[in-house]
Amino acid sequence: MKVAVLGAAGGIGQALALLLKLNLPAGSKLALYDIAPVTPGVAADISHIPTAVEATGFAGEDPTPALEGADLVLISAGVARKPGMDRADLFNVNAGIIRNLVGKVAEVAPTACIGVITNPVNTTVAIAAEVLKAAGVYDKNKLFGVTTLDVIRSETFIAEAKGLDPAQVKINVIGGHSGVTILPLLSQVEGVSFSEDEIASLTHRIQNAGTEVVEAKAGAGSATLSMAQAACRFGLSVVRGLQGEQDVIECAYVEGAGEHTRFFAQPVKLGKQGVEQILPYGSLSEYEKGALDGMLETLSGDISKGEAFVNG
Ligand SMILES: NC(=O)c1ccc[n+]([C@@H]2O[C@H](COP(=O)([O-])OP(=O)(O)OC[C@H]3O[C@@H](n4cnc5c(N)ncnc54)[C@H](O)[C@@H]3O)[C@@H](O)[C@H]2O)c1
Ligand SMILES: O=C(O)C[C@H](O)C(=O)O
Repeated sequence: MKVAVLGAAGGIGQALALLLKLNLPAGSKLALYDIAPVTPGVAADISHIPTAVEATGFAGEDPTPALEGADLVLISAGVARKPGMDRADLFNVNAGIIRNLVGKVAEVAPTACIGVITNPVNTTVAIAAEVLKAAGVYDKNKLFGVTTLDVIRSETFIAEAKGLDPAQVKINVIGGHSGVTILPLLSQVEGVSFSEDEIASLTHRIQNAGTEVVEAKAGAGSATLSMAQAACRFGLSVVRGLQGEQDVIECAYVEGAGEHTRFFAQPVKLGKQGVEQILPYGSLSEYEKGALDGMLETLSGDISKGEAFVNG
């Protein structure tokens, strides 16, 4: 299995590279790419860790050597938020970065699964899809917006609120990855119940957790370490599915049947070809139904913006 990380010299990229070096199955290859000249050094650095994962690093304008033969490409290349910004404010810079990098993936590794981390995810995934489509290689089962950070945050905050072991908390987070489009399905968490106030405050915290980190980092960026853990969990799940493991399930922002919007974060079963099955996310409480209705205009606007960026 070969995993490529694009944006590998960044805050997420370096931590993700470390986690993948430690956790990918023995015999895997890990290729790191970033425009930053330090990238071969990042690969040299982690290659001294004694695991059976071979790390290589590439810098400069061309990601081709990192992409050759890749089964999974995780993309965190791009700029991050500073206090006062929304994720949508990153569009001007990151849209072009995603268009160019995914264009290269289409050319060099057209059958790879792609996990887009770069914000605004609601929009960058639509850009990626349209670039792949224009290149004639779009497979909706192989393109993912990585929303796992919303899931791990929900697990953590629920466990904190209820005095539980976070490893035992399971939750689906549906919709998208920004503000009101992030909808944790608290009504479905097994073994706990929440008051209306708890639901409102936990939902608000999960939806604004990215901003919590951006403000705490005071201008030095957004979540990197928790995101790296989230991307590692997601990436390892994709790899387990590709290797034929059964019943590997994660929430991710994918193109499904389009019941709500073209792309929608929901639980998916991962398999040898990427998404094997889109799973039902279960019944919603009245609060969640209202939140779902309330997010759709924002989410479809975010998606249209990405489609229009590529198609004009
Ligand atoms: N999906 C999520 O849940 C989630 C969570 C956290 C951050 N993010 C997003 O991830 C992105 C990266 O965040 P970060 O904190 O790692 O930022 P960072 O600035 O630390 O790293 C970004 C890296 O991208 C590289 N880069 C820029 N343009 C590139 C290009 N064309 N090709 C290759 N590499 C390029 C930079 O050199 C840098 O090393 C941001 O857009 C951020 O908003 C998403
Ligand atoms: O909030 C951000 O800008 C980064 C990321 O999307 C997050 O949720 O932490």
